[in-house]
Parts: sequence; structure tokens; C-alpha cells
Amino acid sequence: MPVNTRRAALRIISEVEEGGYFNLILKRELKGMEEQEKRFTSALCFTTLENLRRIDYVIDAFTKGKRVHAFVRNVLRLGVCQLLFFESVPESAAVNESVKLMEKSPKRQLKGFVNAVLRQIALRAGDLPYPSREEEPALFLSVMYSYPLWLAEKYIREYGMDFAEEMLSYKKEGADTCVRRNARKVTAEQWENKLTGAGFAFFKGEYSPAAWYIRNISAVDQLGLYKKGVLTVQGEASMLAVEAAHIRGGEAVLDVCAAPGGKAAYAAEFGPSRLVAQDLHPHRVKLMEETFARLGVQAETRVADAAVPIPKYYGAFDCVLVDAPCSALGLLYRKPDIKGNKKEEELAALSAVQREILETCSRYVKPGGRLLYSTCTISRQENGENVDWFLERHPEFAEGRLVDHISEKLINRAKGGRIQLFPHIDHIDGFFIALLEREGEKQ
Ligand SMILES: C[S@@+](CC[C@H](N)C(=O)[O-])C[C@H]1O[C@@H](n2cnc3c(N)ncnc32)[C@H](O)[C@@H]1O
Repeated sequence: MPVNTRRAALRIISEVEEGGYFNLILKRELKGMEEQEKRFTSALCFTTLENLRRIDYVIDAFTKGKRVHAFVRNVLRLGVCQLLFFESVPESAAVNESVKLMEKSPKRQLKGFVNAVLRQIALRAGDLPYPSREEEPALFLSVMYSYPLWLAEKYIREYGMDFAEEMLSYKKEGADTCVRRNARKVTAEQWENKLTGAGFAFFKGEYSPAAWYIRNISAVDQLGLYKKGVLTVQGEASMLAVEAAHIRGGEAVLDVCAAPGGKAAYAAEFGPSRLVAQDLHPHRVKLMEETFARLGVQAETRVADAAVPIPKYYGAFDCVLVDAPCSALGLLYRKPDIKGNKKEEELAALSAVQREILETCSRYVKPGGRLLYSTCTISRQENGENVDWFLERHPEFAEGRLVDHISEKLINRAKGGRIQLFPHIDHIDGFFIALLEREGEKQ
């Protein structure tokens, strides 16, 4: 593989390290490359970021904890990544190509150091000094699967070591994109022909009747069917959250954390007479309006803080969706660039906001109506504990029968009105869904 691929990879991981968006930087750097070069560069960056803690642990062990300049560390990271995870790259190429990256750099005087460190690591590749699973279980999980130590400790505490390891070691297989048919633009009968006509290989989702997976597509927003609004990209777990709300034709529906509009657009398919979709951030409301325009969805959109009461909404909605801002731990398995940066303090702060939003928005539910609380996280603090807290304060609400509104394949996993989905068990995003019903006769 020519040196330009590794140079591009070096620029990408350096920029991500400085806070840049992986997908955007990757897209820029891949422009103009041959297909094979694109595949190698993407895989090298993805694998390096996905295994960053493990790679750094190895580098630190072989540089005896010395401070290593950021540029040199990134060169070493790419080299170690190839040595540990790329069987197709010979050891000599992994080392020599890394040394070449040093040659034209301001740190070229350290190319001997890079050469020596990588050669030592190559020699010990089958026998690296990782932490012991028995003696330091949390450190072992954190290093081997490259997650923050606090998260490994939390998962061990909440789920036990074996389950925690299954969660943290899970990797997304394949490159399938989950999409939803937009019933406004294409009938169920036309749908498969449309996908076939566009040359896609595709298959149906396992849980949601609306979920379809298209194999190996990139730049979805450039596809004709996407631009025309025939399909939209949405995770299957997110579809399940909307289905759990069992919205019926003619109902008034409010989505209080709605941008960029995925769930609200799906909610529209169930024929509400009124759909209000709001979000805190004006730029995200704009994105949502673009989504709705593309899909032909009619909704009242608004910028609003869901924690601040709107008295005219009291008792006005049959169904209120609270798809709360959350720590997104359920998505980390497919987000190599952010999985290592999550901060524990975030969780308590988010839980407080989620409670405020639940408290405020529960008032908008009509007697006999539903409050659907969802997050894309795996954190009891943000999920079950919030629902317990809410139900304790609101005896007028009770858990609904989620089993009536969720795929048969998930019935055993639902407890009362709630379900926690796990990527390593369900092979979809790690969502939490809770269906809460307000007592009283539906008018
Ligand atoms: C999980 S995302 C929503 C995804 C959306 N429901 C969908 O399916 O496309 C959470 C949203 O909550 C918004 N948000 C954060 N704090 C909020 C608040 N206090 N009030 C309203 N929206 C808020 C964020 O801007 C973000 O768009």
C-alpha cells in the first residue's frame, strides 16, 4: 500500500485526537483514492481508534512510561495497530512504513526511536504484558477493549465480569445500514423493487416491521432514494421505541426532544391528527425541518427547552415522546472515535436533566394517555432508576404492557413497561424504552 494511505491515516487520527469529527475528516481524506486504498486507510484509522487504549498501553510498556511527543505517538499507534491487528501487513512493512512517516517530519531525528520501539513490540507480539483478567478485571477490560476504566468498573458492578466482558468486547459485524421505508412516498408492494432497482443487496430487520438493512453503502445522503425521501436512515432500536408508544390514528402526539426528527417522522406514519416536534437547539430544529421536508411529514416544529413547562400543553396530548439527551453508551460499540472519551460525571448531570424533563412533560399527557421514555444508553442511573424515581412521585402513572407493542422475539426481555436492549445480545443499538400510562378514561 503506498505511503500516501498511511500519511492520510496519520492526519486523520491526529485531527480526531484534537477533537475533529472522524467521519468528516475520513471523507475528506479518502477523496480521490483508489478503492483498495480507501478500504485500507479506513480500516487502519477505524481499528487504531477502536483499540486506542490497548495500543497506548503497549506503547507505554515499551517506552517505559516516558513522555512521547504527540506526532511520534500517532506514528507509533498506526504501526502498533498494524502489528497487532493487520495480518495482511508483514511486520517489516508495518515497521518500515512507520519509519518512512517520520522521515519528512519535524521529528525525523526520532526515527531510530520509532524503529527500535516497533521492532521490540513485533518481537513480543504474541506475549504482550497486558493486565491480568483475574487480578485486575476492570483494568483488563478497559485495556483489552479500549473503554474508560470507570465504565468497565461500572459494568462489572452492575452486570458481573462475564456479562461486562461480553458487552465491551462486542463489535459490529459487516457494514449494513438500517433504513425505513417512507410510506408517504412508496407502498409496501413497490418497496423491494425500488431497492432492487437501485442495485442494493438488502434484508429485513429482525424486530421491527419497518426496518430494512442495505449492505455496504456509504454516503447515504448522496443516494437518489434518500434525496427523494423514499427512505430514511434510522436505527432499528429507535423504530422500536416509536412502535412501543402504539400511536393510533387521530391522536395528538408531542415529541419534546425530537431533532433530527427520526422518531417524530416515524410517529407521523401512524396518522396522528396533530404532531408537535420540538428541540432545545435551533440548528437541530432546522435539521429536523429538513428531514420533514424531505420525507413529506407535516408537523408543528418549535425550539423549546423540554424542562420548562408550557401550561397550554397541560393534558393536551395522547402521547408524549421523551427521547431524552443521554450518555449514548448504547452506541459506543460502533463509535470508535468517542468510546474512549466518555466522562463519568456526565451521567449524573444527564440523569438530573432527564428527571426534570420527565417531570415537566408528564403534565402534558391526557388522562388515559402515554408517556414514552427512551434513551440510547446502558446506564441504570439514566434508565430504570429514573423511571422508578418518576413512578414513586407520580402514582397517577403506571407501567404499560410493553409486551403488547414489541416484537415477539423481545417479549421475554421486557419487564413490565420497560426493556433494555443490548448490542451484544440483540445486535442493535443499546436502547432503553419505558412505556408509562396515565390513569383515567381516554376521552
Ligand atoms: C437522543 S436525541 C433525539 C433524537 C430524536 N428523537 C430522533 O429520533 O431523531 C436528544 C435530543 O434532545 C435535545 N435536547 C437536549 N436537551 C434538551 C432540552 N432540555 N429540551 C429539549 N431538547 C433537548 C438534543 O438537542 C437532541 O436533539
